[in-house]
Amino acid sequence: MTHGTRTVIARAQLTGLILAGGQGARMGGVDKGLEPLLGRPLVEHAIARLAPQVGHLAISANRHIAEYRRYGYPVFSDDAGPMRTASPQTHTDANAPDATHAGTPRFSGPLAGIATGLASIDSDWLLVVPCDAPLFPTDLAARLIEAIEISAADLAVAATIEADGSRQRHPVFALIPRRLAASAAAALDAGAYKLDAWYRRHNPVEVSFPDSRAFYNANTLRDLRELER
Ligand SMILES: Nc1nc2c(ncn2[C@@H]2O[C@H](COP(=O)(O)OP(=O)(O)OP(=O)(O)O)[C@@H](O)[C@H]2O)c(=O)[nH]1
Repeated sequence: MTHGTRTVIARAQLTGLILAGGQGARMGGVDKGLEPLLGRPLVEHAIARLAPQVGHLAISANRHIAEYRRYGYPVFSDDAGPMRTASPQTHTDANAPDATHAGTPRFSGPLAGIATGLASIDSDWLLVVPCDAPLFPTDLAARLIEAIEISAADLAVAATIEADGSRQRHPVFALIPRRLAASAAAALDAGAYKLDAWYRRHNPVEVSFPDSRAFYNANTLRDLRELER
């Protein structure tokens, strides 16, 4: 909703999307969202942290769709073409969706999950988080919403300031309006899969969070064990 020139975002107009559609190559090709952390799949940790912050939830996954559906939220698979870039494990994955039409190659990266999310939701805003960073801030939605409301930005992306003073962007934590669905789809059609480059075209605002540990993400099985400590 827009009041004069000011955008106001109600929580009911926010769908949280957990990105769990990657290859997990650095974890040996596993479906990362289903990997256990302290005895519970990573996706459950993300659901627990995201659900209180949003009006609706959905999961972006490209394998083991039935397992993700068990959580009771919509599961969106990327609008995928032939599995040109998939790893051998995923070629033989019996749960992989049928991918016979030409289009975006499977496992094209997070923008593919975001594009499908934007095209699939009924609410006006999409709050994206990855499945592999279970400590993300409990005020993620509130702070990204605030940044959009007080700026003229189209979308908001999380960032942290590191100990050495450098700025680190966390592009898979973002608040994006549904009206950019066609733009995301067009970028993928053009083979422009880079999230940062797509954001730059849409007047992003970076929102600084104080604790970079909150954005720690597990890329390897060793990272996961590290998180457990
Ligand atoms: N829907 C969707 N999500 C993706 C895709 N690629 C990555 N992601 C998600 O984006 C987030 C960041 O992904 P990365 O850690 O860069 O990639 P990954 O596939 O999970 O892991 P690696 O293969 O080891 O790079 C994770 O939550 C992934 O699940 C994709 O092609 N489609």
